[in-house]
Amino acid sequence: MGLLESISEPADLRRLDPSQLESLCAEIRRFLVSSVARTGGHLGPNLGVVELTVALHRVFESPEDVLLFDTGHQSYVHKLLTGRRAGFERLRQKGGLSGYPSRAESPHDVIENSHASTSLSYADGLAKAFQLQGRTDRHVVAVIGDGALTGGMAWEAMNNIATGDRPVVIVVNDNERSYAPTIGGMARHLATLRTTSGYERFLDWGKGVLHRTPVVGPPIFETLHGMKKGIKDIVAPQGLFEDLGLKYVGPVDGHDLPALEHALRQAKSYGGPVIVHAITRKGHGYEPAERDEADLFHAVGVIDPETGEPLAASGTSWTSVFADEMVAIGAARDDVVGITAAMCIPVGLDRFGKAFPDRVFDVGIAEQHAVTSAAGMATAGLHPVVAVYATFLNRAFDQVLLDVALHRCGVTFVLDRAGITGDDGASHNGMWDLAFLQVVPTLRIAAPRDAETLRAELREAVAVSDAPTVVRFPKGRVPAVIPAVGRAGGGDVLRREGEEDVLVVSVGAMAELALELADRLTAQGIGVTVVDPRWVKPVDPALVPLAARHDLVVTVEDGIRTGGVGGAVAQALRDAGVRTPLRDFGVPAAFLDHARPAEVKAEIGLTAQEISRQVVEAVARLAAPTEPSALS
Ligand SMILES: Cc1ncc(C[n+]2csc(CCOP(=O)(O)OP(=O)(O)O)c2C)c(N)n1
Ligand SMILES: CC(=O)[C@@H](O)[C@H](O)COP(=O)(O)O
Ligand SMILES: [Mg+2]
Repeated sequence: MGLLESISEPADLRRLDPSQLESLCAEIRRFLVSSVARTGGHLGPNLGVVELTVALHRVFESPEDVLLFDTGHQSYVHKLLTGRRAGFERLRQKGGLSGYPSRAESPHDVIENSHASTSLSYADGLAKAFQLQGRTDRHVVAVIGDGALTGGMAWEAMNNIATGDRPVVIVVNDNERSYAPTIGGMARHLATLRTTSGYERFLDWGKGVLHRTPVVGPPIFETLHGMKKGIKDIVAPQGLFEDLGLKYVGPVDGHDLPALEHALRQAKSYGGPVIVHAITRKGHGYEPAERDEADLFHAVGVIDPETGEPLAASGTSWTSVFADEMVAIGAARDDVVGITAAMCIPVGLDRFGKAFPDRVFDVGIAEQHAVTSAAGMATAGLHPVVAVYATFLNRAFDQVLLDVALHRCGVTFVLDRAGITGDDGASHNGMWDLAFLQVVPTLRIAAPRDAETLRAELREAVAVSDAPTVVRFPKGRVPAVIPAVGRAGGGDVLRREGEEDVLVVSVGAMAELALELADRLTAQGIGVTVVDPRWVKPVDPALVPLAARHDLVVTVEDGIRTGGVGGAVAQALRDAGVRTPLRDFGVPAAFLDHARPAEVKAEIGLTAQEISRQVVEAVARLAAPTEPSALS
């Protein structure tokens, strides 16, 4: 039996002899490669934290001490060491292990939200609570990546943590990467600290030599130690962290277990806020990841474990169509610039960046800054395209509302991964944007249904200079063309068959479902018109008379029903005094467990089969003779 199988809880790890740890780490690495190659997942980030996570669980006693993982994509080793090895067979699958910490899975897990830069705020809150409860013996440890450290929340939290005397240990997992190399002053500062590792070695050397020097040695060391600041300034620039009031320990080799344990024990014994700066390598120990220029296997699909080559064909993605169209737009419009929040390749701005290197800006994991800096650019006459995953725009709502829309800035937001993304769990579904953006005055939303409408609607969006525009599309393969058979209601008619019984308003990528729904309804003798409005906000007034001519309106969208497009259409009908009943189908305002997108949609009834069942029922009810009302 391997060592890993002997560990069902962290106490088992702490009982291991230090001489066994190196082989344990090698076993964990082999397990990660073979297992994640079969399921897909965040292979690179987890290969980079094997020694760090082992050391954390040997020095701190989870769950009494609280271990927090920022973003959580690098928590696979933590899961292996807390008794969940068997669950990896179904990682990120329906009913299987989540790809992020999950309170339902283990008392060792706290942060389920996969949005970056939150861990230090959790840490500050937990530490304050423990202090009030008289439990300052409970350490709070937050593992935060160099990328997540570029997020504003992390600095808001550090500002608070630094003023306290609470035992918060911040472990900076510095692998110099988000997906790509981490940008900005923070990255530069970490690099400075990395290169001043001589400072620590100089101190350790001094301690060793002077302590061995009889009589005068120790007092000299104490004097030197007292002059530490002076030495540091000679050997290392004064740390930003220490300027804030945080003790700084490091930099320490994040793959050297004894050094890590030593540094973490130092931090644990300090009893106040302290930073441990660990230098790691994403993808460490797996050659295909180590040589992957793009993102060191940040997130992989099913791959050949020997070569690292992807085994699943993906086809043309929505992202790829956006990427190409941005290059074409950039060639025609030199005022168009691209902004990414540390995800240049994943959001498809890399081709634009290659073509126009000085017109793409990676701001780090800083969506709020991305949005308001775009307002600044637009104010100066540029047309910024802010490309983010839909779910990550959540945290920049105020910036969209009051920094962009209030000033009628011509900014285009391209929201990739809109709708149900599934595998990455509740915090990654791009299901909120259609609702929370409904309330933003002047802002317009386009939801393309295929590659052709994506290209057209992107061009239309960047042509708007006096209001914010949004173009949103899902993850994965894009249909080349879903043809229109005419125009009506201000949109494209995708199907017109039989009488005007049911009008289906199809939002964006729901077109394929809407057409299958039409097939099912016409098979039941129900006449259907399917219309794709293309621009779903504001509701086109021409939709109202079209709706008025039908017996029932059905809206389908891959966003939450609460406050979604369906609600906006219903309001437009009400405001016009049109009494045609409307049934809106979408995503419930709920936190949806991880599963394949199709499994999640089946679970919530967002399928043509389920919707047609309910629509047929509704049509039958409308056709049934009404009972003479007691009032008549
Ligand atoms: C708010 C937010 N924006 C973007 C992302 C997408 N994302 C996931 S992991 C990652 C990079 C994180 O880099 P780092 O914190 O250094 O962790 P590492 O992967 O290097 O371990 C990004 C940008 C996210 N999870 N949250
Ligand atoms: C952790 C994170 O936010 C991303 O890495 C997430 O896994 C998105 O993955 P896709 O790019 O495959 O949608
Ligand atoms: Mg990193």
